[in-house]
Amino acid sequence: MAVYTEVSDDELDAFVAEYDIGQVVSCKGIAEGVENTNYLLQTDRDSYILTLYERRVNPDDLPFFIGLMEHLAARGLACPTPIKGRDGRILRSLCGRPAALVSFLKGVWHRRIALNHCAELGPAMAEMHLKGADFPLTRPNNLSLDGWRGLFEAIRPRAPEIKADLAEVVEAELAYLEAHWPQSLPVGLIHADLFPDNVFFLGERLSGLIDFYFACTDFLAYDIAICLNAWCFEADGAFNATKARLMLGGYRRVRPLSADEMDALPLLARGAALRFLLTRSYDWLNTPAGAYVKRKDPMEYFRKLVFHQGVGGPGEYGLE
Ligand SMILES: Nc1ncnc2c1ncn2[C@@H]1O[C@H](COP(=O)(O)OP(=O)(O)O)[C@@H](O)[C@H]1O
Ligand SMILES: N[C@@H](CCOP(=O)(O)O)C(=O)O
Repeated sequence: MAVYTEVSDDELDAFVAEYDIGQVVSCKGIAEGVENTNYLLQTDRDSYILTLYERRVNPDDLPFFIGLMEHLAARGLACPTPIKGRDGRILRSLCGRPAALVSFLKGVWHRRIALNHCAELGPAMAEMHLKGADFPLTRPNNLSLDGWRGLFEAIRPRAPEIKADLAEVVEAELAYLEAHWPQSLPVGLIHADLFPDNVFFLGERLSGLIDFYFACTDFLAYDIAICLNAWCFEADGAFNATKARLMLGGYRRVRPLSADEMDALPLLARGAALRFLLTRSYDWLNTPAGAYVKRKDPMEYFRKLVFHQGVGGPGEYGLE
């Protein structure tokens, strides 16, 4: 459970008094998530998610994230809508942290990914890319190429605690990606963390996307690469080309991909694997003592990285 900050009853009452959302019935820490503190807040009128933004969120980025959710929700994307207080403000402070309320989205996320989940994900991701195209704010991806070396330096001294040769493998990979990273693919608004736990389903149908707190401006195809990693590998580490084809096929029906974007996928997938290997390694080594959070396994992404290093082109994923 990711609850880094405990909110007392008095603090909660004072916070909720700023909104016209009814009386608090319950407020429970949520048994998922890694980055921020989330509570499910139930009032006598509705359910809401109360988020306190923690260490990895730069408060200067919050207007981007909040504005983006408002923008996408206003265009009909199924995603949380930020709730305004009586004073019209969305962002305020709680327990010394920036905090906001957003609407509660119905649905569940799936740990066991079935083919239809990938088929549903593709068009939803493309729809998000299209609906984000006229979002007026931009935010550089600080967890892309320019940010990886700094993260690596932060974990390097203790990298052997994760794997004896981790630092050597990452050093070589970084050098390769720095020399080969694409320069001119289509750029736009990307989610950048569209993992299964951020995609809800009601029955067979995708019901919404959450957790826009890594969203940024980057190659649209990089979002696809992140999803190839997060959705198309089996628990035993095998790549599932059928899942990848369904996801890509659904995406391309809504937003066609250029030949350059297709060709870049293996490289982008290497970068995406390195990104999550680095952040998971950092979190593995630096999770605060006593935090109620389940750390994610960096080695899962080490194995995905090694897999992509052996792929020459998108055809080798079974993609045309
Ligand atoms: N708008 C929402 N509607 C319903 N549940 C939500 C919503 N936002 C977050 N959650 C719940 O909180 C969990 C953690 O949220 P998430 O945004 O992924 O946290 P973090 O940013 O800390 O990783 C989700 O898995 C989900 O159970
Ligand atoms: N998806 C990331 C961790 C971020 O967690 P989330 O709960 O914000 O999706 C990973 O798997 O490493």
